[in-house]
Amino acid sequence: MHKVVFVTGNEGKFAEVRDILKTFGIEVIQDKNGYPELQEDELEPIAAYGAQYVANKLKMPAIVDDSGIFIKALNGFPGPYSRFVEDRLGNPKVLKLMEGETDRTAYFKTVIGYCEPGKEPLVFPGVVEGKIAYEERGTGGFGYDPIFEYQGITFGELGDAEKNKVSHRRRAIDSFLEWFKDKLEKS
Ligand SMILES: O=c1[nH]c(=O)c2ncn([C@@H]3O[C@H](COP(=O)(O)OP(=O)(O)OP(=O)(O)O)[C@@H](O)[C@H]3O)c2[nH]1
Ligand SMILES: [Mg+2]
Repeated sequence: MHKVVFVTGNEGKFAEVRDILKTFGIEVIQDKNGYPELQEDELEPIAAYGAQYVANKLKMPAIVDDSGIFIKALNGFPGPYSRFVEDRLGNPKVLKLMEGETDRTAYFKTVIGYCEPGKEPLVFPGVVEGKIAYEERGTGGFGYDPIFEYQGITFGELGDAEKNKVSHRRRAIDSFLEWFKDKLEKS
């Protein structure tokens, strides 16, 4: 079985990536030691730098996942600052910021960064479009899931298996696998 190290402190991300890659015969090992996260307006350079850093540190191929929620009425906020905003404000205060906003359009984005020691990093983005709900709904998932509606149902209501079929993270992993499968076939 193929093994990949995934550097993340986020158990929700880890469980999703582990479950998705398991169905493709890839075992995911969590490393919780973190990496320096650049402060950038885009997720791609953060994931690229992080993947390169961890691959060289661990001396083995590794992936990282940098994600965020981008809310149109807030000009893309919190985007790359989603972790900070989750910790400092949380969903109730994000909903307060959205009071009176009729355009609820938002998207979730994940960028998977992959790198091998001594090589250049690769990035694989995935996006899912949805809407910011008017209240938190559902207890599944993590983070912003209870306020993110996909086709009228929040990710918190959807359940892990269903979220993993349509999520930003699933789409990023699919794009990573599209590239990675050639490697698997050769090894
Ligand atoms: O509702 C959600 N559904 C998701 O599918 C999802 N994926 C990420 N997030 C949140 O967005 C921020 C990313 O920050 P982030 O990429 O730096 O991750 P993190 O700091 O939690 O872990 P690490 O991987 O960096 O160790 C964090 O607040 C995450 O909780 C999500 N929220
Ligand atoms: Mg982080």
